[in-house]
Amino acid sequence: MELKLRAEVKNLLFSYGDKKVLNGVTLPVYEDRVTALIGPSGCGKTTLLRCFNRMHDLYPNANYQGEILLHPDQRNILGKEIDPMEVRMRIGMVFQKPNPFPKSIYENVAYGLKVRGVKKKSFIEERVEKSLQQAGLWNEVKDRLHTPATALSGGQQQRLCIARALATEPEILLLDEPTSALDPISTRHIEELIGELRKDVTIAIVTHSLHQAARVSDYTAFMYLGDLIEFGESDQIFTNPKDRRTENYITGRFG
Ligand SMILES: Nc1ncnc2c1ncn2[C@@H]1O[C@H](COP(=O)(O)OP(=O)(O)OP(=O)(O)O)[C@@H](O)[C@H]1O
Repeated sequence: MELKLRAEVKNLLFSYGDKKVLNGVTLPVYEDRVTALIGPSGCGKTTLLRCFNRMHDLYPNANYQGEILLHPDQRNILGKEIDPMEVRMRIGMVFQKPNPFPKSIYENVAYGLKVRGVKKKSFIEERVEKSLQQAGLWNEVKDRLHTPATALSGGQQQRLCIARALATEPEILLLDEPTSALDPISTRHIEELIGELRKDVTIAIVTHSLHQAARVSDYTAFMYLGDLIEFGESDQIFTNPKDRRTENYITGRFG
């Protein structure tokens, strides 16, 4: 199958005040593939992920230069003229800790559509069901859609957050350490889900677990001190890294 670019990070420089965090990162993100961002704590993985949905606009001391081009139209989503809210509709994000709204399961998933002004009830209902099915949660919640989301287990809440992110049919789904607060069974569930979702949506995931990166991703980017050291197919990165620093990291010599 032909490999298509979904997004392209070009020469991205980022700092919080005087603190440089990304030193000119360039990275391709391929359509319908999973890209894992790995590297020691503080190397800038989360910062890079957050740039994709303009989360950094929420920090007053954030400075950045460079581009993230969204294909096929090649619009630079970091452009000052681009509305961050529009970007957040096109690029969904799921965080480390499940963070459902204090609303019903249904309202959580319908939220993004309602914010977009969608009014047709049958459309919203269909989309809620589809998103919950994609997130592997439908069978568990279909009889209690109007009960509080906060009554779900942690793993269910995280799948609900994935369903919420999918409801607006994002072009890219960003997952920031999505299983770090979950038990091994919920973690396995989410990993299986990522395998299913990659048929429909492009995914970028930050993870501290090298096993997880190797299991779920097609491509891996290794970052170190704000630089992208090596990018390649995950098989190659984990079995035959080209850079000594990548090798040291994946063999546990630092990090
Ligand atoms: N809002 C902020 N203000 C100032 N510095 C920040 C802010 N957020 C992150 N940093 C710093 O930027 C650097 C990169 O942080 P980032 O969270 O992107 O790294 P990371 O690779 O995701 O780390 P971890 O694996 O520990 O989550 C760190 O040194 C961090 O302390």
